[in-house]
Amino acid sequence: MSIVARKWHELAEIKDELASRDLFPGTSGNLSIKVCDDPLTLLVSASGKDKRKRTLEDFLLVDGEGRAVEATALKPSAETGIHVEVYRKTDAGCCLHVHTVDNNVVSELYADQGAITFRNQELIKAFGIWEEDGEITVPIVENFADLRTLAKEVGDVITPGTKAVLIRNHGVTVWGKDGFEAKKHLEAFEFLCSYHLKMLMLQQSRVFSSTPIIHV
Ligand SMILES: CSC[C@@H](O)[C@@H](O)C(=O)COP(=O)(O)O
Ligand SMILES: [Zn+2]
Repeated sequence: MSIVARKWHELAEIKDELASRDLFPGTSGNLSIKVCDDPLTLLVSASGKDKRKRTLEDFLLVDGEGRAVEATALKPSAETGIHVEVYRKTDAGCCLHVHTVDNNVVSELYADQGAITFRNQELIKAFGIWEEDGEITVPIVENFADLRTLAKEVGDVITPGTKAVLIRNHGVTVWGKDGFEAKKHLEAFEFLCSYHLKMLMLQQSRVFSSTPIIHV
């Protein structure tokens, strides 16, 4: 099996699994996997597809400028530029983008602070953070309509420790060294968002008045 066929299969499996959990509502979301470092080449999802279906037109090969490598009628994801930024700035091998209600609400709540920090949660270890008081900070950028600007903004907030970037009222882009790690990071991130919001709601409603306040 060629490397492209292997990577295609890996990405298709991830897409199927995330789709089965309804993580691509309304054709939102996109995925990519790196095929070659030099020159940068990736398989990225085609734009506007129903990601619950598996077809031969789900992905296409693009270069480090986000342009199709081979002649095709397919359009790369509108957010391919974000994926390219991630591969340029990190050692990522796979990059996933999903819109969920939880990640959108968190992005809106913390947008003015420019980031959210999660603490006191076992699942922080899923990001390879094993310290006693480990924490993870996820930057939040504005949702620029101009996708070049958006891609640049995402690239600009990526530092060596960054594992994900939230886009305000849009979604999260998260990555890992391979598909397994990218999916692990995505699942852990969504868990942290969900826990955080539930805790905030309980604190607000005073149902759980002894709950220690979440410090962000
Ligand atoms: C159809 S709503 C979502 C899109 O605007 C976009 O944010 C998205 O995630 C999917 O775009 P796509 O071009 O299909 O990869
Ligand atoms: Zn999106």
